[in-house]
Amino acid sequence: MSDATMDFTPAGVAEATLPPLLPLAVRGLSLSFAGATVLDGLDLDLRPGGCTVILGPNGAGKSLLLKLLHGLMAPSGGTVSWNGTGAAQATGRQALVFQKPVLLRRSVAANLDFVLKARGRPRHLRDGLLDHVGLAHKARQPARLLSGGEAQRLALARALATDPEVLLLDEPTASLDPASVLVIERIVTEARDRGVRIVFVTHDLGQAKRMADDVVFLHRGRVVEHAAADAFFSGPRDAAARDYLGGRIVV
Ligand SMILES: Nc1ncnc2c1ncn2[C@@H]1O[C@H](COP(=O)(O)OP(=O)(O)OP(=O)(O)O)[C@@H](O)[C@H]1O
Repeated sequence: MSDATMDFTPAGVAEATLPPLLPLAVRGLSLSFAGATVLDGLDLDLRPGGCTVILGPNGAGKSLLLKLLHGLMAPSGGTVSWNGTGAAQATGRQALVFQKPVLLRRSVAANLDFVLKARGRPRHLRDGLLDHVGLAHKARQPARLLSGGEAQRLALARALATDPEVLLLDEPTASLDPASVLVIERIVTEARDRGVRIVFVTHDLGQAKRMADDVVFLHRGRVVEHAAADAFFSGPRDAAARDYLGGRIVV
């Protein structure tokens, strides 16, 4: 890894003077589609620093929660407050990485150039970022020819290129091989250690134990448990969380 890798210079003086985005306060968040309630008065508080892992059964509302936190969607009711800033106003200070990476039909390098230019960040950061995610040797290759794991690493590099204060990750390692999973986890851990606030959705309980400082358990569109990782994994209070950890179907 080159020295340039860690040169994640803040985008500009104006951003540096903004108040931090954490703590996060979510109150009474609701979302309905055609009368069907999928988020049901969800409350959540996140403190500055660390990695929060969000667990919950299929359909619990995890992906929708990330989109609402990111300001990609508007809720039917309730509020998201990033230290007093609404989700839509905070979008540019966070990055969301989807389970299926959305990449431009350009070269690997051009995918990063695009983001750096859009953010007014120096182009020379690109090589360090590619090196950081182990894709320096693929720089000139069309992004569409990357394997699943490589594409996910590029998506993470694009997210880091925005110099986010918050990194929202929606099952970023689903369907990756074990080595690629560990690469992604290392990159995310390094970002956390630099002070990037991580919110990580996964179904991989081994990964959740490796990554989590605290765990949020979602069930039927609500947070039913939020605890320090050690406390959660040694004995969740919520019955649905116990079933989930025990490998029993939770509906
Ligand atoms: N655009 C939509 N229109 C209608 N229903 C939707 C829409 N998007 C999501 N839903 C529903 O909202 C519920 C929550 O979806 P979400 O994707 O947040 O679940 P999840 O917890 O991320 O699940 P998984 O673990 O399977 O990824 C699901 O029942 C889903 O079918």
